[in-house]
Amino acid sequence: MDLRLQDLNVALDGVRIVRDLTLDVPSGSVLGLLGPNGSGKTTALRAVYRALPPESGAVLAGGDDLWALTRREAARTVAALTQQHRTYLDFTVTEIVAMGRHPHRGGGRLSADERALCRDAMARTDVTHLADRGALTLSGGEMQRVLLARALVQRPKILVLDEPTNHLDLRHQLDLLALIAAADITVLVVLHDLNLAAAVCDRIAVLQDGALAALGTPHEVLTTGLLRDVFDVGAQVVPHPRTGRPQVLLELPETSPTEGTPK
Ligand SMILES: Nc1ncnc2c1ncn2[C@@H]1O[C@H](COP(=O)(O)OP(=O)(O)OP(=O)(O)O)[C@@H](O)[C@H]1O
Repeated sequence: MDLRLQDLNVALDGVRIVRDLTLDVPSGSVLGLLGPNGSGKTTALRAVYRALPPESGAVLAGGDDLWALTRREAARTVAALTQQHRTYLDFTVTEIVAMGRHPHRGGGRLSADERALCRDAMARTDVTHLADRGALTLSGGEMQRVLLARALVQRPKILVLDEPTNHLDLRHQLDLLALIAAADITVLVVLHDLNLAAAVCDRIAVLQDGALAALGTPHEVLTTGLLRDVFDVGAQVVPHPRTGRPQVLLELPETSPTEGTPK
């Protein structure tokens, strides 16, 4: 299902944070949302997963206004993996993952198919061994993977992820990105790691001060000029020797000989 952000404006306490943002995410593709701290990435995402209503404009899922759907319809359409983890108290991992089925059920016990779906999602996110552990005993990265499993069993048409690789070690970062790239799902993902974004995203959008600064393929967007102008960093961009995707080689800011010397 395709996702469209159309002339989206989002405000916080009367301050417009996201400005006139139009983005198309074709069905089954991965769009990466990048930008410096405070550029409005999380705020834009919150309008997509219905945590923050737009001031104006629309979020369209398969052409339907997401904000006009019932809560249950919306939860069957969009799942989110966010930075604000609700407190899961001492639910077990198995129970948290099963919560992903709530939008599809009237209540009662999970069916055999749903239990198999949960087991599969837990295997794919490498949390099977944590099944009986309480949420409060998990590390940040383990919790992140549990919440991804929960989002997967929700079987959404659209998956929205806010810095999903936070807390994850390298192996699990790559596993997570491979998983979302392979899933037959429309993905909008906020990432800070430019090289991971280049590796996994079909297209990249860059926000600056709440507005769209660039949009295109990783090749089109990740240029030395954009990294200088938007991110204020010096960098070389080279093709990955195997995939040809752009890789960003950052340059440390130059310091004078005395700067940076411990006193
Ligand atoms: N209640 C508020 N009133 C005014 N401005 C706010 C409010 N809450 C947040 N902001 C500001 O909105 C801007 C956008 O925040 P947002 O979290 O969307 O940025 P972000 O691009 O996700 O940043 P980061 O990369 O740091 O996660 C920030 O400058 C933030 O300080």
